[in-house]
Amino acid sequence: MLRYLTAGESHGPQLTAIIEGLPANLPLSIEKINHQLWRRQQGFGRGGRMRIETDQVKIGSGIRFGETSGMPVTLVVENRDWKNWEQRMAIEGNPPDDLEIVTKPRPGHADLAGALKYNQTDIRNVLERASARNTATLVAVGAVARQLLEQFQIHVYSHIVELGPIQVGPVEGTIEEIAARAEQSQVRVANPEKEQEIIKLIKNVRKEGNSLGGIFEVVVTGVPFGLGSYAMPDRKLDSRLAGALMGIQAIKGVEIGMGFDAARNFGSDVHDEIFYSPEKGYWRGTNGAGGIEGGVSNGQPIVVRAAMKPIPTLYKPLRSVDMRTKEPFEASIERSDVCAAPAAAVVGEAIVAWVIAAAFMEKFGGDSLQETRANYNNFVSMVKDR
Ligand SMILES: Cc1cc2nc3c(=O)[nH]c(=O)nc-3n(C[C@H](O)[C@H](O)[C@H](O)COP(=O)(O)O)c2cc1C
Ligand SMILES: C=C(O[C@@H]1CC(C(=O)O)=C[C@@H](OP(=O)(O)O)[C@H]1O)C(=O)O
Repeated sequence: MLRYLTAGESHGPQLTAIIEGLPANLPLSIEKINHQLWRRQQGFGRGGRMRIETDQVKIGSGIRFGETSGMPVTLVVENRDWKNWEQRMAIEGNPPDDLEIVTKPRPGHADLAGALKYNQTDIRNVLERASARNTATLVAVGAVARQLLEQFQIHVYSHIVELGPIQVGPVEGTIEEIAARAEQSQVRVANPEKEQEIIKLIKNVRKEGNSLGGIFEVVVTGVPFGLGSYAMPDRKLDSRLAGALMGIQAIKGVEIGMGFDAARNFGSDVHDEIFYSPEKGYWRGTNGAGGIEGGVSNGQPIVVRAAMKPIPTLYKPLRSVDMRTKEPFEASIERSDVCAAPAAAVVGEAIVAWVIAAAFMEKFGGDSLQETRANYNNFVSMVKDR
């Protein structure tokens, strides 16, 4: 079983992840993990914190001479901002005399619900972990999962399909071409005509002190038949993908394939007819199902979309109530992202890669990459002529 845990606060010394259940002898490149961390920090609309951080992973265990040993892998990403917070976020000792505690909950954040749930008078103890800073660890974990998937020619891509009120519209080309254009874009859109329009919108929204969300699409190619199961709801690949994507900060909706649009169309326009040819095996002319039927991967690309709400911290303050005085106040802030949907798309890719890798290991198992590959090859040849 492939599993992971993460720990770490936004302004603490470091973020940590432990992955357990990777097969032995899997080549793992730190450079590839760092590349994914870099991608997550990009995107027009991010705030001052991104100018402080340059995320790099440190491996603490489970890898020797560039390959996994089959033992738990520890990943650490240090917070550069920690040096500015050492007093206020000290692990030991007493709080400094001049410590300003946070008593003003921000609408759209975990602040109020978290302070009441964990009985905290200083909301900092809530926001530090609720912050999307820990999406850096998710991306590091996903970057490891991707390297396992790449061994089996499974690839994960993303692009932005809507940003605030702007629809990117139909995009031309293969999945790989669309992804390559998104990769070049400052806002991860595959349609270059829309890029400038979106950047202008983000600039205006920033000027107005407001914020934006967006919708991104993640596509996975090369997924074999048979990941996930209809045996139980929690084993369905679609339920696992939706749950994992909803676990990313600010994600409020997930669609698989046609998603909500399936409900607006006739059955004949939604379901993907089945064809067979000796060269291609079973094939489909459409992919309304987004590569999953009955909670099981059906050999088509997996297509999922996730909706991110606008960033909740606004320069134009929203009304709230001080938890100490119960007096109303209007929040003032020092820095925030205005739009982080392009970054969220990279986090989405990571978490999707993780779910696919976990389902892959569940199906094929194996304690070494060689054993996993033998099991995979065996299944592929078993279903080839069926
Ligand atoms: C990549 C990324 C960056 C984010 N940056 C900010 C930010 O700078 N300011 C902010 O208020 N919220 C930011 N958020 C959103 C909040 O973390 C999130 O809305 C909050 O933790 C509440 O969680 P919920 O929206 O899932 O309910 C970001 C989210 C993501 C995915
Ligand atoms: C640090 C990251 O994102 C942060 C997520 C975040 C939030 O409230 O979720 C608030 C901001 O941090 P700060 O409060 O330090 O300015 C973002 O920069 C990151 O993505 O690495």
